[in-house]
Amino acid sequence: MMFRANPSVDDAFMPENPENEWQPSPEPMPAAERHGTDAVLSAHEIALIRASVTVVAPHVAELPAYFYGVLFSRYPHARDLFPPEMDVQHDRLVRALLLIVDLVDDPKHLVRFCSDLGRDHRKFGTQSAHYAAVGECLLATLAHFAGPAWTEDIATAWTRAYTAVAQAMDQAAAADAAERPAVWNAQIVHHRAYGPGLAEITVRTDQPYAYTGGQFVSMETPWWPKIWRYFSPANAPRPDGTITFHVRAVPGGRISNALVHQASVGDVVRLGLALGDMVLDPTSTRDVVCVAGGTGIAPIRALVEQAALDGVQRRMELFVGARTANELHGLDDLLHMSRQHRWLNVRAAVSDEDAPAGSSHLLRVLAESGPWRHHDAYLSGPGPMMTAAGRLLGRGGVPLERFYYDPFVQLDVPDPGATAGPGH
Ligand SMILES: NC(=O)C1=CN([C@@H]2O[C@H](COP(=O)(O)OP(=O)(O)OC[C@H]3O[C@@H](n4cnc5c(N)ncnc54)[C@H](O)[C@@H]3O)[C@@H](O)[C@H]2O)C=CC1
Repeated sequence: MMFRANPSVDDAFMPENPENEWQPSPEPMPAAERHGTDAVLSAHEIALIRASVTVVAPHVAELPAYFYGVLFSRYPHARDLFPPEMDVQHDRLVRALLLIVDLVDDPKHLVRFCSDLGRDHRKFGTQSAHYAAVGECLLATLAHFAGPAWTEDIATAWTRAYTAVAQAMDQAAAADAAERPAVWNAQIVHHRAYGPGLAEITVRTDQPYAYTGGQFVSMETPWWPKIWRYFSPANAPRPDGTITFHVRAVPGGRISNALVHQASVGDVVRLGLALGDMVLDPTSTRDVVCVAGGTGIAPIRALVEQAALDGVQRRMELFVGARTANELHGLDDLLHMSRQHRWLNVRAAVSDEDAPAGSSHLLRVLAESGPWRHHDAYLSGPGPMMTAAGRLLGRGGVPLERFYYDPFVQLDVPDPGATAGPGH
């Protein structure tokens, strides 16, 4: 999922990531209207929920351990659903709590978020009965830390909010289960290092795997069971069903290091369903500017392939950056495609080595090009790069609702009306 104008539902994924890997979505909980039913929270209930979060905020560091302590003591079997190491899980819970405060008055995005979250939770083995247990323990946790500030009205507001979320998740998961598996086994058919700590990994799934170029996929490895990370396919769906990923082994990153240094052809990973909205909007006819850095080139490359497959004729301007020329992985394919398709133009920049003639810093090239004010903008790469590119394009006149990016970064795009200058 990506964000557009609003702090979308996708904020619940990991916006900050200590491992610099993509991580699974957190537990649900925001308040939302149910699918066409009566569970809209009142303004008073929203205020109560937000006030209660303010009260528990000083205890935010202790909250996850308490919650899971309650959950595992009341429902010991729930422990089997989680990985042995609970550190990631702790982060997810806190983030989800903070998310509630942001999104509690945005039913449209919340329903969508909950539905995606419910579908995505199928890979954890989540069952309907688990939702009630989690809700009960969540409320017990909030009540514990709120102390005397916890009232019956607050408990009612949280119960209604949580019930709505759980129902939306559960309904979406049930509908999804009727259509496809919860997980796909995917055998590694190709594994190639293309730089220090970098690998291109191609898998083939045991059953057809539907996705659109630009989306991301959660992956579990045999070395770290129950820990899932997100990676983006670097290709649009292929006739032979193979999917290629670009992985950088980051310091302390368990999954990324296993994938780069341990995995080999024949190993089997598991994939959850594809998620994300960083796909070409079929209703838009605007030209497209894409900025990609490092392994973030993967979904952009897939997006371009998808456009070619679908016969999209919108002009696409790609700006691709990496530390070294070697790490501009996939650039050759993109350049090849740009020779085949008149609508595609690719510019590359290298930041950490003597740049080949014509190259320079990615964002300088972007700034010198344009204007971009009539384009849709797709960003993928390290957070600071995306933030800088977002600011640059925002100042150049691209409004926030025309930015497409995965939900791991918060963009801070300036108001184009206030700052747009001629030519940008
Ligand atoms: N592996 C995957 O499937 C995907 C990964 N990502 C994300 O992409 C990122 C890629 O990380 P790395 O490969 O380590 O990238 P990196 O750290 O090697 O950076 C790549 C390039 O981005 C540009 N850049 C970096 N910081 C910048 C800044 N502050 N201002 C302007 N330009 C800047 C530079 O050209 C740099 O060489 C990670 O955060 C990852 O989560 C995103 C989508 C898919």
